[in-house]
Amino acid sequence: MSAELLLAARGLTRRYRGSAGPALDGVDLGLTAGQRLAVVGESGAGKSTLTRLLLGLERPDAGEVTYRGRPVQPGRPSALHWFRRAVQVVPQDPGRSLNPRMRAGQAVAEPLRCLQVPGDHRARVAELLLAVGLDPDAAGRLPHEFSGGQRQRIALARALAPRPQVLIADEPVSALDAAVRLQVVELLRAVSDAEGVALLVVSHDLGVVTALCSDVVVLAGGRVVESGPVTRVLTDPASREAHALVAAVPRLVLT
Ligand SMILES: Nc1ncnc2c1ncn2[C@@H]1O[C@H](COP(=O)(O)OP(=O)(O)OP(=O)(O)O)[C@@H](O)[C@H]1O
Repeated sequence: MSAELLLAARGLTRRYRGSAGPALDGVDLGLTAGQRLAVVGESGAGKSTLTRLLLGLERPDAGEVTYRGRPVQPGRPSALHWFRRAVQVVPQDPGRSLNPRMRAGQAVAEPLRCLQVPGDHRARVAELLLAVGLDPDAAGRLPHEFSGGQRQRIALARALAPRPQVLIADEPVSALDAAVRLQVVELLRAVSDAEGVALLVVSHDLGVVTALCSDVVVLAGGRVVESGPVTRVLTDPASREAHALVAAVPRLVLT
């Protein structure tokens, strides 16, 4: 039996005023339950535009995003509560995304409150802090009292709070020191396994892509130029663009 299709894009096209060509041009993409899919491409390929459209933060000029077949249309925030419960974001830089005056426990509880998730929020926060490897007393501390890697753990706990089925992570470890990148990648993989959460990961770092994802989509000039299993695309790329990305990382170790 094939896995259920969760998040899907059909013919996504986005043109910005004043730009010579479209930032995205007819992109099709599907993320199934529990799948870990990477989106790669050189700078300007359209990766961030694609994530904004997939998150319902921007309206496409053509095409549509659906979640379990239901259209995701930007509009009033409350009209998208159903979608925000199902699809959450892991930020690029938790140093910037976390409110400096909000204690970690409040930050993790905030999506539960805003999305009106029923249940004991205090207990859920304690459970989440434990799941991401933080001490229970972390709840009472402010963001500046944590290291960068610990802040990314808080951001991950916050994203996991409403029990989403999909996490979208745009460069989730690029703001971290090399030493903690691997730990956060391992944690993302572990929580995705443990909770059965699908991941859509945008990354320049093919090491991160290899460690985290099973499938990859290569974007170039706003189009999908190649897609397939990570092990195949990164060892035997069919497109010129994927070849160029792999050639730029001469000592990539594939596992
Ligand atoms: N708000 C905007 N207004 C105008 N042009 C934009 C806007 N956002 C993106 N673009 C343009 O759309 C194209 C795709 O940009 P996008 O940021 O999606 O690429 P990217 O692959 O995420 O790049 P990077 O890896 O550098 O973040 C680029 O040509 C960019 O200049």
